[in-house]
Parts: sequence; structure tokens; C-alpha cells
Amino acid sequence: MNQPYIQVEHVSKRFGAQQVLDDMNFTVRRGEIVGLLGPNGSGKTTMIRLLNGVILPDRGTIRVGTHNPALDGDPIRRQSGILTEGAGLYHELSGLENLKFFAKLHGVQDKQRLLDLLEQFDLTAHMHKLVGTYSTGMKKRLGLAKALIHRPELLFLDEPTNGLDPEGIQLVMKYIRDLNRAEGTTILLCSHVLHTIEEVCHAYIFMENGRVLEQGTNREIEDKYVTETILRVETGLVPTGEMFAGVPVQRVGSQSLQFTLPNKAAITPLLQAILRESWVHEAVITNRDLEALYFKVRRESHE
Ligand SMILES: Nc1ncnc2c1ncn2[C@@H]1O[C@H](COP(=O)(O)OP(=O)(O)OP(=O)(O)O)[C@@H](O)[C@H]1O
Repeated sequence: MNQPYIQVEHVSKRFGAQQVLDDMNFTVRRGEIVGLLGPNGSGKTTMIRLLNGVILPDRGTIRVGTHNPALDGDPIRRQSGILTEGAGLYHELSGLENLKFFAKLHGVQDKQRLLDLLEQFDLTAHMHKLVGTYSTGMKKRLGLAKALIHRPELLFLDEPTNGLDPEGIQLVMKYIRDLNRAEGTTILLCSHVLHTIEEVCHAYIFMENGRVLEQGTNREIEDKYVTETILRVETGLVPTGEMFAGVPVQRVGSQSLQFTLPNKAAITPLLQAILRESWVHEAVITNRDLEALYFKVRRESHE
């Protein structure tokens, strides 16, 4: 557990004149689900391709398990599964035929495994249809099934919920969480849908312009960046000034107030003071979710 499973040190990569990755450093522990987050073009997919040994770094070293993907990519590709944007499926084959093809590549003989995956991703009714006729969401779910055929110990998921409807997103996210819990699969997940991945990730790597801005668990990043607690309270309270019970307050809706507190410990006395005067239907911290943290880290890195 002490030694990280993935270690990226001083990795740079250039395509032509464009410096796509610039001195990247991060680690991933075995069994973690880590979100690799960053704006379009920040280099997330390139990083995944380097980790897989599909392309080589110009500088720096990468270790995945005991292997260096630049020198020794085959064992990494054997023990990992990857879902890319296009999913790499054959459109002129059926869903089942696609899985059979990739099962053969991985030396997987167990046909029941393929049927179980089709079932888990809600594709049983469509397994004999050509993948070319599948919807975007169905292709994405089949792409995930394909990535999982050989029970990989490491999964790279590039935008796993892109193109999925809310039900599909829930199904995929639940599968990812259950898989990680049941088999301890290490998962590196790129996504833009921050509120969705927040439910499954143990830690995050925030990227921008090919650099790591920050890395850590939600709690670690929160402790470092968030100095105050913004609490939105649905209440009938009508404060008479800009302070209530010693706390700065702002009206943000007809029955909604926003309080700026020094820390979480100040929430209970504030709510007690409000309840002495009025009702409270809801109280939500609005500046500690992943999206708020993400924007805060990015803002501070520009200052
Ligand atoms: N093979 C390549 N040749 C030239 N440029 C490339 C190549 N692959 C990626 N790039 C460039 O590198 C930059 C980073 O691309 P990458 O796909 O890694 O970003 P990303 O963070 O995954 O973006 P997105 O969120 O849009 O998927 C982009 O400007 C892209 O055009």
C-alpha cells in the first residue's frame, strides 16, 4: 500500500510545436478510483495513452505496477482495460460478436462472462444487433463491457458517461463503484461531469495545460483551499441587516439566505439562532462540492 501503483514523474510530451504535457507528476494508489480532471485539450487522453505505452514520453518516467510502459507496455495492456472516446468497436459486427472477438484477443474462453457483461450493461436484448445501429449510449456501455472482459486490475475510462442518458449514467457509475469495491480494481477516470464522478472517486488530479495543478482526496483539497463555509438556508427568516447572529448574510431567493461562516463548527449555533425566530426547510453547503473545489483550484493557480 505504501508504494503507489501508478507513479508519473516529470513527464513531458510534445506533438510537433505543441507542448501537450509539461512536467506532469502524480501518483495513484492501488484500489483507488481517481478522477483526472481538466478542460478540453488539457492532455488527459494523452496521459492515458502514455500510461498504456501506446505513445512514448519525451521526458520523465512512468511506472504502472512493476512496469515502465515506455519499455514494457504489453503486460500493462494485458492487465488493464481501456474505454476510449470512440470505444474501438466493430460496427459491422453484433454486440455479442464484438465481445467474442475481444475475448479471443485476451484468451478469455468463458462465454457466460460475455453474457453476464451484456446483462449488467442492459444490452441482452440488443446483443444480436449490429453495433452500427446502436445508440451512442449503447456503444458506450458495450465499450465498457469490452474493457472489462478479461477482469483487468486497472481500468482507464475516458469520459465513461459521455452520451449516456441519466439512467445510463447511474447504471455505469453504480457498476464502477461495485466493481471497485468487489474486486479492488484501480480506476483512472477522465470526465467533465463533476457532480457524477464525485460520487465514486476517492481522489482527484486537476490538470490544466498539460500540468498538474493539484492532487489529493476531496478532503485534502478542501482543507487546503476552502477557508470558509458558504451555507444556503431555505428559511422564512427576514434578517434586518447584513449580519445575523454575528454571521454575514445575503438574500439569494425569496426564501433563501446565504451565510458565510468561518468553518463547519459554526453551522449548528447559526441554525439554532435561526430556528429561534423562524422555520428552516433546508441547509446546504455550496462551496465544498467538487465543482466548487475545481474552480477554486483553477482560479488560485491563475493568481
Ligand atoms: N496524436 C496527436 N497529434 C497531434 N496533436 C495531438 C495528438 N493527440 C493530442 N493532440 C493535441 O494535444 C492536446 C491535448 O489533447 P488530449 O486529447 O490529450 O486532451 P484532453 O484533455 O483529453 O481533451 P478532451 O477533454 O477534449 O478530451 C490537444 O490540443 C490535441 O489537439
